Amino acid sequence: MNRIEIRRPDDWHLHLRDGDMLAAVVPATARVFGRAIVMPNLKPPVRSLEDARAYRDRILAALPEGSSFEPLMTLYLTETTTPEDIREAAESDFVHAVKYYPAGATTNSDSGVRDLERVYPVLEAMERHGVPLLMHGEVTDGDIDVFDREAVFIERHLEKLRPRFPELKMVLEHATTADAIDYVKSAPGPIAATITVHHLMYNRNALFEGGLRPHHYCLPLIKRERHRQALVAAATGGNERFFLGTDSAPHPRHAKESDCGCAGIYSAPAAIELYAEIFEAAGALDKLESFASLHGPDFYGLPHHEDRIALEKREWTLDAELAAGGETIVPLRAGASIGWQVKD
Ligand SMILES: NC(=O)N[C@@H](CC(=O)O)C(=O)O
Ligand SMILES: [Zn+2]
Ligand SMILES: [Zn+2]
Repeated sequence: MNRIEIRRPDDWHLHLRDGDMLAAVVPATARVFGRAIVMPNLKPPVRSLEDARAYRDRILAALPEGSSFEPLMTLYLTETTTPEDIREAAESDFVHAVKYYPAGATTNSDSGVRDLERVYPVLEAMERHGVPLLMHGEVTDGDIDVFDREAVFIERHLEKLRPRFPELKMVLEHATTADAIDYVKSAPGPIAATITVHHLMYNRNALFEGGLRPHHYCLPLIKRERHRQALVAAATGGNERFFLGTDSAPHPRHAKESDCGCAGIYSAPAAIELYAEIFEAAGALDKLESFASLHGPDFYGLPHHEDRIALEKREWTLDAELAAGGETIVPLRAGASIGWQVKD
């Protein structure tokens, strides 16, 4: 197959940042994706309906002229979030979910939750109002190996939360392990997982290929090959519980290439093209549309897009770095060739 058409896709996990960085990165997503779930881990985080409204306005103002891209906003769950915050958010037409970060787990997560039981009243309100809980599913305990953080989160927390809030919509964000895939496939109640393109492309050798590779460092970490294969099977398998979420997370080059480098991979400039490569290699290009364009809206209760995009099998080379305000960002597959291209 040299050309495919799919309904316009959405990105169900995206970091757009703010200010100059926002202006630099939002066009890459808006060129292809119709909507995106925008993560709230700004500094300070997006906690209230008013924060979300103001951030949404800044995103809309940064969009290229004529773009119909729709940012779907999220609130950052803290131990001071109230059931009233949830009711307000549910009544708005632009907040679509609440994001749980364990305190200290990832970039800008200091305000995250330390004790899940303290937010149970908020989770009850979310369950009642139909607001999905999006989870950065990792524990942060110092005695747990960093490669096991997701599996232990599932065992210690998710397996308790799922039956405690049977109607709560849950998304295990950026699933990275076979454990996550198995759990999400068989768990009762409304649950799904997003899968990034970098976790489909690489196993953990990519972190150390010929030397330390900061541009392959993200959280949750990329895992062993058997986990990558489980993710590919899930993404390409047609199961409605799995859908596209890039977790595109730009950081300036100097913040990644540092003695304490930031976690996050900037994949937006070639995201759908790289997913197409993976689906092609798996012999499953016919499943790309359901993963990228149908399962996500179905889970969130939103309509499918009516228009389509076309992808053609044609080599092109992504820039080695991209300008962002006064900074540069190194995207995923920087300076390398990509096998599929979106036709304008
Ligand atoms: N994925 C990452 O490695 N980083 C994300 C945060 C996150 O999604 O955990 C970021 O905001 O930079
Ligand atoms: Zn995360
Ligand atoms: Zn993320």
